[in-house]
Amino acid sequence: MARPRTLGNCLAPAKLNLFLHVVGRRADGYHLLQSAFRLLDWGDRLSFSVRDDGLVRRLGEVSGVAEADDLVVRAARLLQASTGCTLGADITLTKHLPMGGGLGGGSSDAATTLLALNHLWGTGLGREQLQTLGLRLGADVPFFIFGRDAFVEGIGERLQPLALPPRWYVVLSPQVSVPTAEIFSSQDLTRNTEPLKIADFATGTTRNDLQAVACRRYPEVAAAIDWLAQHAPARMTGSGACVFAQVGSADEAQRIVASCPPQWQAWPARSLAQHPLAHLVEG
Ligand SMILES: C[C@@](CO)(OP(=O)(O)O)[C@H](O)COP(=O)(O)OP(=O)(O)OC[C@H]1O[C@@H](n2ccc(N)nc2=O)[C@H](O)[C@@H]1O
Ligand SMILES: Nc1ncnc2c1ncn2[C@@H]1O[C@H](COP(=O)(O)OP(=O)(O)O)[C@@H](O)[C@H]1O
Repeated sequence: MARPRTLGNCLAPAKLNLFLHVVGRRADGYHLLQSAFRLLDWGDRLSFSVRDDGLVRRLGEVSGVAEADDLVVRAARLLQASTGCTLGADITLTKHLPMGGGLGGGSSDAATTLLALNHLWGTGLGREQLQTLGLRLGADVPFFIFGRDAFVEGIGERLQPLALPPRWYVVLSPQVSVPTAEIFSSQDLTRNTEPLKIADFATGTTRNDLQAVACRRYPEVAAAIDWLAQHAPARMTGSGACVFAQVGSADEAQRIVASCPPQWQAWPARSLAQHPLAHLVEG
């Protein structure tokens, strides 16, 4: 059967870090983490069309990201370079996720690109090979290729599946950008949280170790947590700036979103059991 030449309207889902502990530091300065990553059913959208001339093009503008720097373009070129593939692609990216929000948008866009083009180009990499390649683009990319909720360790490369019940969330963007590097380089960051065992994750006390630093430097993040906490326990995801709360139903999520102060943006989101492109790769 002829290989398809297009894939349209592919989801690049957001993620939440249900908790995030900093448990140490590598010799190169990168921090060793433990985290529960959860996929959401909401995210960016991408479409792909194969080109025979080998060019990789992003069609349309993405505010603040030059074409050559875009993680979707970098992901496509990395896949070409590492497999010797001579095909190219036109890629349309429609952003819905706030950038630098701790929702993993750029990493998820890269993962969706690797999954889609590995299929369309017939480059035949397995899931673990794609995860290893993805790590070169960003620490969260392997998780999105893994494609299901995970207990994540190292800087993002050690993944174990987590079985979590379906849930509704409210995600709130305080409309500030929190640079990941600034939070990790803070003198005040807790870097020695006692490592958890995966079995203790559900029963133990967890937090986001980056939250205290982000709240001190960006009071808008603290204000967003305080506002959301009136409705349900609220926490920051990743290095911020977005915050989230688990709620009981779609209706409750909608009610909270509808009452969000006008200076912020909020969305209802549901957990997602599996990445919609997970079936495209073996392993
Ligand atoms: C904190 C997390 C958790 O999901 O998420 P986000 O908030 O970005 O979604 C990630 O580990 C973010 O990883 P990644 O997306 O690769 O981080 P980058 O923006 O490349 O990191 C910017 C800088 O932060 C520092 N950094 C990053 C990750 C890490 N584990 N230790 C670090 O010390 C490094 O100095 C790095 O150069
Ligand atoms: N396709 C993309 N989408 C979002 N950000 C991108 C993309 N390509 C490159 N970037 C760069 O990556 C940075 C981090 O983006 P993002 O992944 O949204 O943050 P986070 O990991 O905090 O959710 C952005 O500020 C932007 O400069």
